[in-house]
Amino acid sequence: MALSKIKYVRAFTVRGGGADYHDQGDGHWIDDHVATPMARYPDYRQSRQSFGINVLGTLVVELEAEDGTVGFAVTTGGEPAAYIVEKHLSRFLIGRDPAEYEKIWDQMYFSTQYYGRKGLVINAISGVDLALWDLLGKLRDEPVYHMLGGAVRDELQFYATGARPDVAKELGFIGGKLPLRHGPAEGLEGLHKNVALLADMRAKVGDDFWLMYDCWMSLNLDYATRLAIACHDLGLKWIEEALSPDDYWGYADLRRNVPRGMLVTTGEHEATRWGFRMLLEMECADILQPDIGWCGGVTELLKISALADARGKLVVPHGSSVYSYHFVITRHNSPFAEFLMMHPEATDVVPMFAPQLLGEPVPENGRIRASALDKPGFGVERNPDITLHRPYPN
Ligand SMILES: C[C@H](O)[C@H](O)CC(=O)C(=O)O
Ligand SMILES: [Mg+2]
Repeated sequence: MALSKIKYVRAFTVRGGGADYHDQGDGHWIDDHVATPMARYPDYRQSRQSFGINVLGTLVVELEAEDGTVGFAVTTGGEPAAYIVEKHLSRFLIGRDPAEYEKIWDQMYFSTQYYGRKGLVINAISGVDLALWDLLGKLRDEPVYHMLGGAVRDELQFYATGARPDVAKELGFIGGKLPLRHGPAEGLEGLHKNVALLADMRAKVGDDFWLMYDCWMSLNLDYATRLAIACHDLGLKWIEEALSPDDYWGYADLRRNVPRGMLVTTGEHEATRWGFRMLLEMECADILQPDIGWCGGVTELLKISALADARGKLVVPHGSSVYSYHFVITRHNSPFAEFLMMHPEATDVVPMFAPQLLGEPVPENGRIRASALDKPGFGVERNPDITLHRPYPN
């Protein structure tokens, strides 16, 4: 049965938190001397905003059907992604049935392949794909997780990413992922400080609580190996995104180098089934972490997840808020999810994409019930108090 066709495509930008979660005010833990590949330049070491981590802002994609139903999604991408959506991708959407998401994805990907494949263009495609699924759910009056096959468990369990795993433990999370603060440019002293911070957290949370380090692409193989070995006795569960996402060979070596039992994770800056196939075939990681707003959307994530499942690998999406919740609840090889603590001190639970969405569920005692997702589409609305900017009307 044909659904109401897409009549309007609109792409907006908005600043201040939300899907561009690095776009926070001064003093936020997420911008307080976090190790990055730019930290080799002292001028860009203290703050990620100093090198422009938040220049893009949030992209909001809105698709309105002939019957007035609106589906929408948010991701990172700002003005350049808005241009791509309005001026290029909209031709594959207007007049089309949203149930044709496979063909639409294919057309968006192959029509942009000559300047796309990864990064910003795939963010834009992901935003459109998520808005399509939201619209489809709203037209069918079904939550996205139903359309993905239904829940395989009753609730989602979360680990928390932020500066305070000790508080995360009190809040009921199953683990805490710390941002690594010092990279190779800060030498042995920085390495010792990284180990000391983990030791301090381990003393606070006890032996059984998961502790992980997110290295945000900032290390080299030698440093990552030494960090992993130094943190092994402190029970570091995984070392995340230690190397450049392009260094598949380095990840394969790192996996061989880390102490037995420690996991290597990566993938938040990887995209599409082809990028993840590379990570899988080169044995780069134990857990894949696609961001649903950056990897190609739900349509592509289904393929990535199936590839990973066939190889016995877990897929635990990076951040992604409701887009992750609706996916993770449907997959056996996604047994838990990430919750990014967007409170400035990481001492309280606030919605991951605050303040841009209304109705965004948050973990209580580290969990979200599947029933909290029982609303059409992704179950959230745009916050009408947030003013949007539409730079390139099609
Ligand atoms: C904390 C990390 O540096 C980054 O901001 C978020 C991230 O990579 C993650 O949540 O994973
Ligand atoms: Mg990460």
